[in-house]
Amino acid sequence: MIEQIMRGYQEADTEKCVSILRYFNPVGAHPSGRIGESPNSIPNNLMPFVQQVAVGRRECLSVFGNDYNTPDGAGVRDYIHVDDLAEGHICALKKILSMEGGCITHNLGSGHGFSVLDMVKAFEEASGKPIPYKMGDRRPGDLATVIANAAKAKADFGWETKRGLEEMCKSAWNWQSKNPYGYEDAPKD
Ligand SMILES: O=c1ccn([C@@H]2O[C@H](COP(=O)(O)OP(=O)(O)O[C@H]3O[C@H](CO)[C@@H](O)[C@H](O)[C@H]3O)[C@@H](O)[C@H]2O)c(=O)[nH]1
Repeated sequence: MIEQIMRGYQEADTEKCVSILRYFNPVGAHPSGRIGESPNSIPNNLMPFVQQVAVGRRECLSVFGNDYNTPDGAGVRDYIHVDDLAEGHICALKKILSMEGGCITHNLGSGHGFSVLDMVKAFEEASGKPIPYKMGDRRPGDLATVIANAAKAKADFGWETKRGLEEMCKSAWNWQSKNPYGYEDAPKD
């Protein structure tokens, strides 16, 4: 829907330059450990929830479905380090600054998929903390597998992801362990 709005905006004024970037699953944090994800209330997304289990704020992860048609039955996604995502934006901005009108669309992902259980294991290794989990029902609306084809970003910008799963998990743990409550104060009890 937003893509249609962006294209319509550009078509209405053809001198405008528009870049549409399709994020896959951004995770990780800035290497300083000072900038990271700080969701309000209970995280909806997998990795913030896993991080809060590791840091002791939540007891147990629910794995939303283990009967998908995937190698281990859990959902598979294309996780991308936020710094790779940021670099993708810089490439896109440079490109549209050189254009004289038009709309470009690119997928920003790694092209590789990892399951929920792959992510749990990688985060346990990065943090040295156990992540207790239990199998739960599928979440309505979820797909089994979502993986980017990022060939266009590589062809047009020379962009591809540089940071792997270990760096995603280590940087996220660096942030979460230094800031257990994110940008919020610890609850007073
Ligand atoms: O507590 C949790 C949270 C998630 N998952 C699973 O982990 C994977 C990743 O989930 P999540 O981090 O929520 O990402 P997506 O399911 O890929 O959802 C993203 O992509 C959707 C469709 O593009 C958007 O609607 C969402 O806002 C966006 O977060 C999926 O298999 C989920 O079923 C769990 O097992 N337990």
